[in-house]
Amino acid sequence: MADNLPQRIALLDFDAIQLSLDEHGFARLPALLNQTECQEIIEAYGNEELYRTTINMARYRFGVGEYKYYQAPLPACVQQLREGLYPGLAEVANRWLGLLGQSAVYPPSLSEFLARCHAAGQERPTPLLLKYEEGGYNCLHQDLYGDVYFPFQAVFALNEKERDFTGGEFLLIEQRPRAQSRGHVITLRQGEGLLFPTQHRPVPGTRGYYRTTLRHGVSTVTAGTRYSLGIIFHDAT
Ligand SMILES: O=C(O)CCC(=O)C(=O)O
Ligand SMILES: [Fe+2]
Repeated sequence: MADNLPQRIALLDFDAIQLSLDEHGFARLPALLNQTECQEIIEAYGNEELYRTTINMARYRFGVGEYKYYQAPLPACVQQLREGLYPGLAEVANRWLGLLGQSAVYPPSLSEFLARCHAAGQERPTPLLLKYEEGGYNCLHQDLYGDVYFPFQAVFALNEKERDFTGGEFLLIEQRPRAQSRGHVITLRQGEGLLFPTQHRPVPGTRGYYRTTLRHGVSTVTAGTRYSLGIIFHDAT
């Protein structure tokens, strides 16, 4: 493993990632975060000055668990993931728009994209740290926080299924127009990530591409505590 995170991101096989996104709608990432980095993120869960907002999921009927949105400036590794994953995803996002007959709208760098969010009044950072204890779960949802949104997001597993918790699989459900929905269950090992669509993806049909709608969530944690790191690219109002 390269010793710093930007290097590890630069070494990703983005051609394979693009192929997987095109074919399946999602792409697994190798362990970009090492065990020490995962541990440091988890240990900082109680370090309140790092976060702007804490959400008790049950209060909003989002599920059972808790998450915290990081405050600016983001911790270095969170900023590096957000900045480093954005450009390749923006290319796919623009290409996907083309498949649906729309023009490219996503600028090449995260800073340009965030400038657009900020101009639209979306100024609060959205990367988040999630914690689910036994009985915890996350209902199927989409992470949209205003008119400006980026069509991909990433999630990273910070601890290890079967060692630290059981259950708690990542769920991705694809709703096809006028057809039954399809579900994917994705289990990540500690430090591994997943790229997936925030809202839609193009799928080839008999008369060109059509859009399916995606929602994600987490199945019930049956024992232990599960931690994950969510990287959402658009900021929130
Ligand atoms: O905990 C998870 O794996 C899912 C978190 C989530 O909903 C997100 O990152 O947007
Ligand atoms: Fe989410």
